[in-house]
Amino acid sequence: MKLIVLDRDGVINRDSDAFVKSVEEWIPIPGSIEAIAQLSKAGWKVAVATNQSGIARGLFNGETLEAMHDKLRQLVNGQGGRVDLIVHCAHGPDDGCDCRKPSPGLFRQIAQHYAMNDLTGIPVVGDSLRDLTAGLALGCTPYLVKTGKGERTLQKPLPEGTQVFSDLAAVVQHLLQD
Ligand SMILES: O=P(O)(O)OC[C@@H](O)[C@H]1O[C@@H](OP(=O)(O)O)[C@@H](O)[C@@H](O)[C@@H]1O
Ligand SMILES: [Mg+2]
Ligand SMILES: [Zn+2]
Repeated sequence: MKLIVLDRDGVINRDSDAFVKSVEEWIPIPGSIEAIAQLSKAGWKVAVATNQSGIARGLFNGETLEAMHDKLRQLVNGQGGRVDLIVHCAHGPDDGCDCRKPSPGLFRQIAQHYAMNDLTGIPVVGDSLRDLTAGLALGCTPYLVKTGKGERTLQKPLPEGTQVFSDLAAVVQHLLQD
């Protein structure tokens, strides 16, 4: 199955060290909406897996998060594409859940949604090490982008086989060239 798993903040939209707390603060990274639409028009299923500890921290609520995701879906639909699935972890760092990346829970949810035992060979695109670690636990192929926290992540040792691209649009261009 042509399936890809995207991190959200710092890959699809601008990230902020102060968290992305509202629809107004949710601003697409140039080229990302078009890249997602291009993938889905080429027959790919696009899933998003995102940590949203801002909910546990009381910075925003589930309704606001859903409004951000409606904005994402509408923008992609407007380009003729579709975001197929969005899963998120609303917990905080001390909640001990299994879905906060780098834990694999969100990726297990994605595999289950598509009736797959694992995600072997499925690209995971992130700006943080934890995005790649979580995906690798289910067999994903790791891609790091330099947007968001990507430049900082590049300063650390990367999982073997990680491919680095400037942004999501460059990853998509690479994936669609084959
Ligand atoms: O990149 P994804 O997973 O889509 O979302 C990351 C966000 O939930 C936030 O995650 C926080 O990490 P902590 O939750 O405080 O460790 C911080 O890194 C924030 O800057 C960032 O906006
Ligand atoms: Mg991120
Ligand atoms: Zn969680």
